[in-house]
Amino acid sequence: MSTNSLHDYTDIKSRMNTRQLSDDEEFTTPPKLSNFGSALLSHTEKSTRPHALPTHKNDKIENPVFEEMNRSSSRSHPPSSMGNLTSGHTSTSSHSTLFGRYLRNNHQTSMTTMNTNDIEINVGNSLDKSFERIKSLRQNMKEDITSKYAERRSKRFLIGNRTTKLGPAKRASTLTNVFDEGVPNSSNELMMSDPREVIESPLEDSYQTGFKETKKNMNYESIDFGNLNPIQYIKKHNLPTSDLPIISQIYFDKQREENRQAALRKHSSRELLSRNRSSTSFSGTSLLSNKDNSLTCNSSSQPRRKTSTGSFSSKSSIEIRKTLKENIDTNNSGNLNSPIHKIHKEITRNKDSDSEKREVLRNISVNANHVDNILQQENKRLKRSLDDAITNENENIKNQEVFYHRPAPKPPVTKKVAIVEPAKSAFLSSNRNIITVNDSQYEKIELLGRGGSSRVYKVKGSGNKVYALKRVSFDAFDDSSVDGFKGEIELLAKLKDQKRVIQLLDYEMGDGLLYLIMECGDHDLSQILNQRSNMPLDFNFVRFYTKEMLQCIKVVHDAGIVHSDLKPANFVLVKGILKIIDFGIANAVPEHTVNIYRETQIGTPNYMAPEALVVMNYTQTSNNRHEGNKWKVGRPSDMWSCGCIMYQMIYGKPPYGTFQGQNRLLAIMNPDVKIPFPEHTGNNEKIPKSAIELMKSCLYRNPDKRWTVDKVLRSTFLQPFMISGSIMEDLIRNAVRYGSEKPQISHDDLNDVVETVLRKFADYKI
Ligand SMILES: Nc1ncnc2c1ncn2[C@@H]1O[C@H](COP(=O)(O)OP(=O)(O)OP(=O)(O)O)[C@@H](O)[C@H]1O
Repeated sequence: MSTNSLHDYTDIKSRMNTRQLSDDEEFTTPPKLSNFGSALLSHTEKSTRPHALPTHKNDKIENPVFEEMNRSSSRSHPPSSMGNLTSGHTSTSSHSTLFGRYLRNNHQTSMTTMNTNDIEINVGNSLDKSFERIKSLRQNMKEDITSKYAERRSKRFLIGNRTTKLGPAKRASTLTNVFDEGVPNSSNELMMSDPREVIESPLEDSYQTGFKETKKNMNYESIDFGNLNPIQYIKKHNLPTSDLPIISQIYFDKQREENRQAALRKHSSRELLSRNRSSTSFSGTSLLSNKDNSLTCNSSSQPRRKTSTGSFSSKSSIEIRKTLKENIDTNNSGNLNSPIHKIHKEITRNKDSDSEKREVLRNISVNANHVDNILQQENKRLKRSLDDAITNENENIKNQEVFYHRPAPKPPVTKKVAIVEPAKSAFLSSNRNIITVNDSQYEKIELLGRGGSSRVYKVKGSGNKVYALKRVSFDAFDDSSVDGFKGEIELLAKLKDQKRVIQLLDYEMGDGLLYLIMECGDHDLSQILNQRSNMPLDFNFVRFYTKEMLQCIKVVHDAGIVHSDLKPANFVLVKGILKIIDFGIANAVPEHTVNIYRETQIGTPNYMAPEALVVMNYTQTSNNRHEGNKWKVGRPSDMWSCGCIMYQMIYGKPPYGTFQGQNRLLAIMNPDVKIPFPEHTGNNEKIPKSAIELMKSCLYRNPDKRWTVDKVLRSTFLQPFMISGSIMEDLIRNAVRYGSEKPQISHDDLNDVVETVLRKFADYKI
């Protein structure tokens, strides 16, 4: 053999050695030339087993490469280099035993120790004979390799963690099907008297032919695993490992059944549990002091979560709570920075601050019942956090059971704390749509509207109750803004029991942000007017909403408050009742920051009284120029706004709506610009005189002449009377008689007569 050939051979061999180590799955077919080196090694391993000795000594060499080797070896005579050929390819004698054993048979201890004389004796004498032997060895190796890898695969299948998932590589689907079928729709499906009846061969035939058969004969109920998992069970009862798939199947079937039972039990007791929960005001201390309670709370508070599986999870909950309690009891010995400890600290802090919060909230006269609600919600939220953490822990343990087929080990305290982390992050991740106000969480549903610096969301709070959440951003360093908002909150608190004012339920003011939680309206009046803009004028509609509006304003005025920012968008319908929202902000803000420019962002100051604009002008320019201005913003300003809204309802636009931009402001302030009151609408609909009279009474430029809210409420337009034919008859008769007796009547007498008649009509209440 030439040196080159030998090098090639060495290369091939070393490559094959590498290949054999890295990709053994492919050696299911007889080794080709490229597999020759690995075949040598495989045979070496095989040779440790007694039946693996080569037997085919007389096979002919058919491989052309071997023939080439044969030829080249007979042409050149470097047999001594055969020693070099193998001398370095392995570090242990066992790895060199193919040639080593062959040489050992000739009293050679190993390749590393053989000398050239030995080679000459064994190789030089008859190369043909050697190659025949090699051929027979090759055949042997082929068989051995096939069986060896089949065996390895089986071992992997039995020992590896894919056992119940996949099975041996090429039999996955078969086994999966078998297992799928094994899902106990009815536990009677599986009957086996003795798990050992499983066919013991671990190879595929066992699974394909024996598995289903055996399962049919199982006594499913007879196996009691206790706390053992399938592997432990097999070890304990000295069962063959080939039983593992069957035992595992039974094990998981049993677990599924247990879970089903547990779920049923949970379901049947949920109602009772929820009753217990609702009757017990939750507090962190009670949770910790009563393990049983805490467990039931846990199960009932997670209705939509996956049910925890089997006893491991329940034990785990107890363990965690126990550990938590121990941690807290010992206080210094536990991990004070652990998430569970933090939750407990929060609970404790919450409890400590309860009285403080109550005090603060009472100071602004917010409903005391609501304060309790807020505190209860806060406690519930904390409890939910703890339950989430525990459920997460349970699921982690459950996953370990599934993948490693062993009972979840009782985790050490530190491990539990680490596992709780994902629950916390999940809690945070779900916060994207959640706004927290005073530790109560509100989930955004939709945007209801927006103002210059605010957004109002429809939100869902605890118990799925719907609220309006107003988020106002302001300059945190602008004290006047902060004071203004505080003023508004105070006004809302003052009007908290008024049915015509939107209810403020909670608020929180932070750095540049104010959150107001209010009762939620369905639509605002602006939306309603827009909706009806193309519909025929209906005076009953105008009458109804004007009255509703005035009733809201009356409540505010009776409380000594001027809204000063009335517009259709600031009235909302809450379950059919019109209520004022957002009132008082403009009034609460100091005069020099009256929100006229904020208004322009959303429209124009259509509804602002002349005096309000003049006052604003006064404060924004030189004081001297307008020193003599006597106009003040007061209740009449709100009546002006009310008149403007009514005007819009009837004519489709507010009084100065035909002016654009700055001209509108100027027109409102200019006394020479009169408001038109046509007797017909643009659609030629006749407008009742009483309606025109009422609009005029609200839109006097002089605020002192404007009607008060009470007078407007008594107006003919809003309090119309119907006259029957007989009353009309009586009326005419009396008038004729009166005229015959008194042909001349003074203006005052006429007014008296009118008053008397109207009173009588009112008394009739027709
Ligand atoms: N409690 C509520 N229920 C239903 N909708 C509301 C509620 N509060 C406000 N809205 C809606 O949000 C819109 C804006 O409300 P907001 O109180 O901010 O009015 P704004 O006066 O325009 O704001 P700003 O005073 O900042 O200009 C309202 O027009 C209304 O449609």
